[in-house]
Amino acid sequence: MATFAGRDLVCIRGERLVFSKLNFAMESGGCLTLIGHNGAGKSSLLRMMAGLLHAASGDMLWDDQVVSDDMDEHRERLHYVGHHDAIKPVLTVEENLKFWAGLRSDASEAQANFKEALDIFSIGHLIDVPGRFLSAGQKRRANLARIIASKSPLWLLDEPTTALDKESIKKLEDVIESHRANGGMVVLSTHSDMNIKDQQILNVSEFSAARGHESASLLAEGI
Ligand SMILES: Nc1ncnc2c1ncn2[C@@H]1O[C@H](COP(=O)(O)OP(=O)(O)OP(=O)(O)O)[C@@H](O)[C@H]1O
Repeated sequence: MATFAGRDLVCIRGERLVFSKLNFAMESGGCLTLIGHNGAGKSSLLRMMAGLLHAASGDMLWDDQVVSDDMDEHRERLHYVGHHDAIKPVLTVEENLKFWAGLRSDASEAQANFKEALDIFSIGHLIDVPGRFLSAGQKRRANLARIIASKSPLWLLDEPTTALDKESIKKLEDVIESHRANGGMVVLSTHSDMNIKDQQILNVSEFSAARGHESASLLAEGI
């Protein structure tokens, strides 16, 4: 059973204190859903979890080990799907997904994962289409298909339902449920209700600083 936790996390962006003393804890099979007002820091927290943004202070822990001690190992265990599509515009859907599928698997496993990703997100008919010609929703589906094409225990999904139709949202919910049933963890941010069982809700607004003036003093304290 793996565990993932954040301890007293402080986020400063630009000169502004976004949130402070934020804690979370989850384990294999868990889903942590981030909610909060625009600008509360949901995307920032996900980027921190992905190792793309440094915490001004505090630690993140995987199995009680500080993740920043070995960021390469941490990145190996996660998939981050952010606002910006990772789909390469000049590559076809097939080339994009095969790239991801080949990253962490041998050839036969990669081929099976690639097929599974196409099926689950219903993008088999788009395999020859270059990324630049996909609609917003198709691009989102192809981007989410990465989480199936290349297996990893921790999924970090920033507003994953954006641009998805109802059917695709249902598929995503099913994929999340089966990932969790296999011991995976999911952290996602959302402004809309998703049908997810036994989720932990973290309201980032509760840690956010409508106290922008505090950032200067925190910086002065070396945080
Ligand atoms: N690159 C950046 N440089 C400086 N400040 C930033 C940067 N990116 C975000 N911010 C600020 O950090 C704060 C938190 O932004 P973030 O995107 O994490 O919020 P959010 O909760 O995800 O918002 P939303 O619900 O609108 O997506 C905001 O005040 C935003 O203006």
